[in-house]
Amino acid sequence: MASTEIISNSESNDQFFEGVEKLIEIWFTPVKHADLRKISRQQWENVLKIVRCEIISFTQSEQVDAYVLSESSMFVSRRRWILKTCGKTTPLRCVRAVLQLAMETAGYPRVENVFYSRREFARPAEQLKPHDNFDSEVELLDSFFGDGRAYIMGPEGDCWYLYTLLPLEGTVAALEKEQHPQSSEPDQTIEILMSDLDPAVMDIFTRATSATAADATRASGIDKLIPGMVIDDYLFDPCGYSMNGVAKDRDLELPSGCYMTIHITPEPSCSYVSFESNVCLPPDALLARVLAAFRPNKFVVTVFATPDSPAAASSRQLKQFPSVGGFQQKEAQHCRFSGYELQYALFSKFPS
Ligand SMILES: C[S@+](CC[C@H](N)C(=O)[O-])C[C@H]1O[C@@H](n2cnc3c(N)ncnc32)[C@H](O)[C@@H]1O
Repeated sequence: MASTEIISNSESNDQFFEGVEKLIEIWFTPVKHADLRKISRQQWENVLKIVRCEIISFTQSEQVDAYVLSESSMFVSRRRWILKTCGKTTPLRCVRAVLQLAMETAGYPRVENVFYSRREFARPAEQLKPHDNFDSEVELLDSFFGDGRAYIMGPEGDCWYLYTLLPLEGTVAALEKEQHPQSSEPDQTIEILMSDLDPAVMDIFTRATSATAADATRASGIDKLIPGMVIDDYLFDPCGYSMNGVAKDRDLELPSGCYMTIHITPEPSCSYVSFESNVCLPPDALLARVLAAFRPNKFVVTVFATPDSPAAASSRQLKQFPSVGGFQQKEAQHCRFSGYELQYALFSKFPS
C-alpha cells in the first residue's frame, strides 16, 4: 500500500475540482530489446513537471510499472505508455519529451498508435492551453503525429472527444504489419466515466469517514471489483482517492499485464469517478459491478478492443445494457479504427 505524505489542498470538502481526466496512450512499434521501462524515475519526474503533477506512489508487476500521481496515474509497459491526469494538468505539453525519451533511452524510433481522449470538462475555460478547447489539442497532436483524426461523440454538454491515428489500410505501415503480424497483440480497454454520484458512497472517500486509503478501498468494495490485483491506493486530505491495481505476478486468473485504475473526486458539487481497466472480463458484467459500487446518476462507457481480443464480441453486449439498473441509454456509437473497434455509450438514470 502507498505510504506517502498526505497532500492537503483545502480545508473544505466542497471546493470545485475538475475530476475529468485527459487520457493519452501511445503504442510504439516493436523493436528488439527496446523497453520504455529503461526510462528512469528521475526522467519521468522531469516529464511530469511539464504536466504539472508529481509521483506520489509506485507499484509494479512483471509487465507494468504503475505510478499514482498527485493528479491521477501513469502506466509504463514495454511498448505502451499511458498518462491519465485530471485537474488543470497539461499532459499534451509533455508528448515531445516522451517521444524523445522513447527514442533515446528506450530505443523506440516509431509510434504505432496513439489514443487521446477525454470527457467534456465541467469548466473548460479554466483549463490551461492547449486543453481549453479540443481544436487546440488536435492541432498540437497533429504537430507530433501528422496523420491523426479527431472524433466528437455524444450530445453537447456531455461530449466525449477522441484523437487517434488514421486507419492503416493501404499505407506502408499496413504492409509492414501484414508482413510482421506478431507485432500486434490482443488488447482491450474499458473506461467508465461517472458523474453525479451517491453522496453516501462519496463520503467513504473523505478523511472524516475513512482513516486510511485501505479502509476506503475495503469499505467501497474496490478490492473486490477485479480479484487478483495488487492495490496501491491513496486517500487525499480532506478528500479524494486514487488507486492503481496491477495483476499479481503468476496469478492464475489474470494475465500478467492487466491493470486497473480508479480516481475519485467526492466533493458534492462536482462528484466524479473514473474507472479504467484492460482486464478481459465481459464489459457488461464489469460495468454492473462498478455501477453497484459507485451509484452514479450519469456515466459514459467506452470499450476499445482489437478484433482478436476476447472482449471484442462481448463489448457488443453493451447494446443490451440500457434495460438494466434503471439507466436510460442516451447515446450509443460503434466505430472501427486502425485495428480497433470502439463502443461508446452515454447513460443517465430515469427520473425517479
Ligand atoms: C486526484 S483525485 C482524483 C481525480 C480524478 N480524476 C477523478 O476521477 O475524480 C482528486 C480529488 O482529490 C482531492 N485532492 C486533495 N488534495 C489534492 C491534491 N493535492 N492534488 C489533487 N487532488 C487533491 C481533490 O479535491 C479531488 O477530490
